[in-house]
Amino acid sequence: MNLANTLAAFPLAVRKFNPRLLVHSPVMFTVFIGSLVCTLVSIQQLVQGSPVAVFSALVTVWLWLTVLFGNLSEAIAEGRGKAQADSLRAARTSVMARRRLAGPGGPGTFTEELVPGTELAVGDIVVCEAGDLIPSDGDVIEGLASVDESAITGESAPVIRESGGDRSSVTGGTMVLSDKIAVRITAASGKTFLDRMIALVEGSTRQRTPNEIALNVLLASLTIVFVVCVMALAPMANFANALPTPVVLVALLVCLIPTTIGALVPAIGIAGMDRLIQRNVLATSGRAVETAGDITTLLLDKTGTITYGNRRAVEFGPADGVAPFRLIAAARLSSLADETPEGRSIVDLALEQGDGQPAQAPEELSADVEVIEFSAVTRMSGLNLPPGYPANPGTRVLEVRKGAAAAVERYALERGGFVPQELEEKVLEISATGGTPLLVATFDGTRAQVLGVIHLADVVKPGMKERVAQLRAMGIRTVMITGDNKITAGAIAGEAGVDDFVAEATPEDKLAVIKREQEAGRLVAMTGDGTNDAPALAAADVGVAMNSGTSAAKEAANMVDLDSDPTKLIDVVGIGKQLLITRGSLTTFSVANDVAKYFAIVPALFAATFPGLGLLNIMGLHSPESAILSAVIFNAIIIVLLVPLALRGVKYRAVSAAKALSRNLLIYGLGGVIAPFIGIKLLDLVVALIPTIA
Ligand SMILES: Nc1ncnc2c1ncn2[C@@H]1O[C@H](COP(=O)(O)OP(=O)(O)OP(=O)(O)O)[C@@H](O)[C@H]1O
Ligand SMILES: [K+]
Ligand SMILES: [Mg+2]
Repeated sequence: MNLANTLAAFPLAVRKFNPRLLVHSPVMFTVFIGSLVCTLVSIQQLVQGSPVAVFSALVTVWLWLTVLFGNLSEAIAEGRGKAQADSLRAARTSVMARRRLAGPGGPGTFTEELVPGTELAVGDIVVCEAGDLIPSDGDVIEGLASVDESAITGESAPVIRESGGDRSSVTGGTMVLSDKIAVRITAASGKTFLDRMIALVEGSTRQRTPNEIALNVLLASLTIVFVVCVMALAPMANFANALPTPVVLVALLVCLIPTTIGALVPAIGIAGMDRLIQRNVLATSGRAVETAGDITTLLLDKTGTITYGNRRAVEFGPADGVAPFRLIAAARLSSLADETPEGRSIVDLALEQGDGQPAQAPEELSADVEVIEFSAVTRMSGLNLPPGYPANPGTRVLEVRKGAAAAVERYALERGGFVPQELEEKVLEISATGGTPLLVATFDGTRAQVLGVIHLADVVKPGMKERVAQLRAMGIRTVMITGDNKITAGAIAGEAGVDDFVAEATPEDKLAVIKREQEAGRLVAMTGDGTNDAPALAAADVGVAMNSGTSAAKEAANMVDLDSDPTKLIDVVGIGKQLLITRGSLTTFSVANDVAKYFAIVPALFAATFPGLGLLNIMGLHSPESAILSAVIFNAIIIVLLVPLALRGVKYRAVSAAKALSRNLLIYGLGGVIAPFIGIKLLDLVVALIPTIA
């Protein structure tokens, strides 16, 4: 919080003097009403030339300042996102898009038209080439490109976006650096990722969280209690012929109700979201941020989350007695129509290793070939070929499949085949290194033959082990959950240092694991990137999608990590805990502060009337009026003084939440009790210099 930000926030703070906005905070609304009452009373007193008119006017001014400071704290918090929002807006410049239309030559032919990006509808297909800004969010349906996403991630290294796999989503406003892709638009104009991001950093879509609402209910109840207390004082004061005016009663009330926390609650929430954005995490739900503070289990997807996810074929391992070229040809054939990165990498490797021989299958698959697409449930992909298909002269091949070892083994067994011993061993070998083995099989109508194995290699993201250990220290159990086989999963789990893993999981299994953890009363976070993770991401208490992932995953999650770092949850948890602790600490301070204020000024108020109370006036405050005015000023100023703390957050260390809370309650409770005595005494010394406050 610097002076420039504070000044910049003033106009917004003034605009917030709107009863319809203020009513969201019962405490500040009460101050607002009190200020109105005091204004009327002061005017009347001034007109009548009452001796207490100056006192009343001064109190009234400080009451209005109390409301202003409350507005200001919120405005400052909101203003911090403004610069970022402006730079994001710059990325949202409207671009012309090349929309693809069906061509005159029938299916498979296209023409293009140029349309403004804002006119694109969901489902439109656009073509982007090197140098083009991608006009809106979408999924790559054809091709592969390197994309500069720095406009949204701030990360200058280009990323690969390609059709078919879990790295298929592109974001409007990012730039294609090389190659050409076709993109199916998934977001309507005005509803893109960038639009949501701008709304988020500006705080304009902020919704109050259940915790915030609960706190407001508590504060409202306290306010009512104090209203009753002050009303009870009124007849007593009349009787004692002291405390003459409604201004004094309002001042007393405002000092007693929890204005400090009431004023700071929005700023604390906004600042928490802001801290997440600073760490490149976009949260669409404030509730998820708070929940993150109490997470005890983290589920991580393997491919694309723990690993980079660009699984590539690195080796073909034929079975004994199978000529390498037969395996290579079959692997290639099985992948010709496989649009996944794995499938394409197999075609690439086959071309590279195919002895320079021309491929045995024509590039264009004829219409009577049936494509069996990969699914996370079947774990296989391949083709069904018509009899006499030219792919394999001399051999009769009706079906070709590749897939997870267990899936292909089942497939082969059902068709009278088996997995030779040496292939079983190769599968284990590849798995033990953390690689993914795919078996390749053909079926000639009578018997299936397993020809060999393809080794898919993937790389674990760096620093996983250390970060997982950090999560463990925070009391969070990490579980990797993957569609891959047990041994590969075990190897990667070991390399990443996670506490546990679940292998051969279908999307339903991923969801079931979440449900089971939740039923055991645990709060679960899930990080994932794939469409197969989407149901689990949606069900988790905190769902963090990798920005590299699919639109479905990003849509389902309540947070997106722009850096695609699965261990970002450490930061998210820290921020969530800090948010809760900050709110708790400042609430404690505020309430302690209010009670202490009471003891600081009440003896001074009644000292003249009840001499016995004078003895309690250990503060030696100048006069009842100066005591009240000092208390009101202190009450307003403390808000401003605590704004930096509300924005920065109370220091959070990786100790258990309960320990941190009790420690903070002590510090902020004691601080809250002591501060008013010192502050009010100092202010009283100054206020006593005002001539009419005798
Ligand atoms: N294109 C493909 N063709 C055939 N089989 C595949 C293909 N891609 C993956 N497989 C096999 O199917 C298994 C399950 O894939 P799935 O996408 O469900 O999970 P995953 O990518 O291995 O792991 P994660 O769920 O951690 O991302 C893979 O482990 C692999 O053995
Ligand atoms: K107060
Ligand atoms: Mg994945």
